[in-house]
Amino acid sequence: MTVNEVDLLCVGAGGGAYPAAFRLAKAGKKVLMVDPKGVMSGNCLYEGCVPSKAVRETAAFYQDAQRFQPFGLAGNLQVDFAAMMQHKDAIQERRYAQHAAELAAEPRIRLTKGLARLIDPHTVKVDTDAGTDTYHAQHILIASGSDVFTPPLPGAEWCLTSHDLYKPSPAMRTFPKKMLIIGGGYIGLETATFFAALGTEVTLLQKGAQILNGMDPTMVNLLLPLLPKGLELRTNVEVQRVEKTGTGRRVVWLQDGEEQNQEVDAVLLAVGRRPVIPEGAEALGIAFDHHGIQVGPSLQTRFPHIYAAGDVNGRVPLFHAAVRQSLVAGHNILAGNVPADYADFDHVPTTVFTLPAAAYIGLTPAKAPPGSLLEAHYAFSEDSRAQILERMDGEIRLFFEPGSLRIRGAWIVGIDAGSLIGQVGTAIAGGMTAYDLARFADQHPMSAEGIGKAARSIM
Ligand SMILES: Cc1cc2nc3c(=O)[nH]c(=O)nc-3n(C[C@H](O)[C@H](O)[C@H](O)COP(=O)(O)OP(=O)(O)OC[C@H]3O[C@@H](n4cnc5c(N)ncnc54)[C@H](O)[C@@H]3O)c2cc1C
Ligand SMILES: NC(=O)c1ccc[n+]([C@@H]2O[C@H](COP(=O)([O-])OP(=O)(O)OC[C@H]3O[C@@H](n4cnc5c(N)ncnc54)[C@H](O)[C@@H]3O)[C@@H](O)[C@H]2O)c1
Repeated sequence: MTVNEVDLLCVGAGGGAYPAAFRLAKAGKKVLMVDPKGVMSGNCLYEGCVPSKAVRETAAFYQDAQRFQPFGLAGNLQVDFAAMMQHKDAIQERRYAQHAAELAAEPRIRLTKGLARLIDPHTVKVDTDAGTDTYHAQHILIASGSDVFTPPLPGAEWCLTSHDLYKPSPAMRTFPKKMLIIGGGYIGLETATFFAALGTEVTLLQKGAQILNGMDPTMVNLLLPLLPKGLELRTNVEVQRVEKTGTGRRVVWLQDGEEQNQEVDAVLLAVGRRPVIPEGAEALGIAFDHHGIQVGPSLQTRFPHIYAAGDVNGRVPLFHAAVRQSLVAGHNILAGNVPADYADFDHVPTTVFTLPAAAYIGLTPAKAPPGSLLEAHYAFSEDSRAQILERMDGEIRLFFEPGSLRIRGAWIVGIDAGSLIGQVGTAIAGGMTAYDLARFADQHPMSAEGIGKAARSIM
């Protein structure tokens, strides 16, 4: 049996894996990435961030064009869903080609199409179509990500998942007139708003009392009334079953003790994701629970040379968090497995890309002791860009430590929320105060002016 030697073996080739792979390759190390997709970039490009936002932006253009009909844009726009899906597929293809070129330009990294199994703390077997290869790895980075969670719901097989909707050549090619979505988290609510904006009648069923469960309720309550018409949100629902009816689906649920049902063209099941723990991890004693592999800010497992980054550790299941964690793992490997870099799980910019979007970062009042944060507001109704766009709803809220006026967190609902929250993130990372933000005159007429204006409002 041939045993191949590598400095780093990455289980997976997504955002949790490849930044470390390239970092180590740059330092002259030999790296192997293993992924059954045989391409770089994991689920973010395959069925996550990029394809879902490709659909979002088309829906946003459609919504904007309709809103601007009284302001000089006449004509009847039609949704061509098949063409939309082709556009989504083309973006995915373009990015796969870009990633292939990046990989080809780095001879120290090899990507194998296969499934990795951990055998002992330094041995990994890789099952490929051609057989099984054995590797001795100085370091292992587990970045096997997450997968759709399917609950034991009768009729779950009649539902679509985000995988079916967003993967290349998606399962859904016909535009649904009526759609029902089970789950009011990121995927459920985002997808609900994309289809509602395109003209689908959408009903969303959420198990508990709050849509976007766990997020700041003041932010959520500001967002929900701004979502597209044609979207009905129901909370405190217990879904009983899903049935097939001719070409459609019937969903039966209980609400306030009463059985209700609805027949629709398509049902999306979006009740969460679960970590993908590679075979052999449990036998090695690598600790994990239903959130994922347990790691601290150094990303090390109980073995200092085995790391777990990205969705597989469940700490912050977002692409840019996976990228940062991957780099932290890479830096700590290069430091000899003695922690030299740490992931900050508490200050990751997060955007719910609904139409409009809601974004947040750091500490917000819902999670802080009462009275421990000083709030600053800026309403988009005052904002020149928001007025130009006829989108005056929403606001920026910044949260400061009283006394020092150091910025601790923010949330933003409305125009450009996803971009603005990153700017606040940079201010938090730089330890900036309300004074710093207030004296920086950002560009006019851009929504970023609002950050400085909010800061000035408390002076
Ligand atoms: C619909 C949807 C929309 C999303 N939108 C956003 C967004 O807008 N912004 C954002 O930040 N995040 C978004 N996310 C989350 C984002 O996709 C993930 O946080 C990100 O993909 C995590 O990267 P990762 O590398 O940890 O895992 P993944 O991207 O899941 O990659 C893990 C890879 O490991 C492979 N693998 C699994 N087991 C093995 C094994 N044993 N051997 C070898 N390979 C293995 C898998 O095939 C996969 O390719 C979205 C997710 C979904 C589903
Ligand atoms: N914009 C983004 O960054 C983005 C977008 C999409 C996905 N993601 C990532 O993907 C992950 C998974 O997203 P998701 O929306 O599947 O999960 P989620 O955990 O965000 O939300 C799932 C929701 O479903 C509800 N739920 C659970 N069981 C239910 C049931 N039986 N009936 C009705 N509702 C039920 C939960 O209460 C929860 O609100 C997210 O945690 C996030 O990390 C991020």
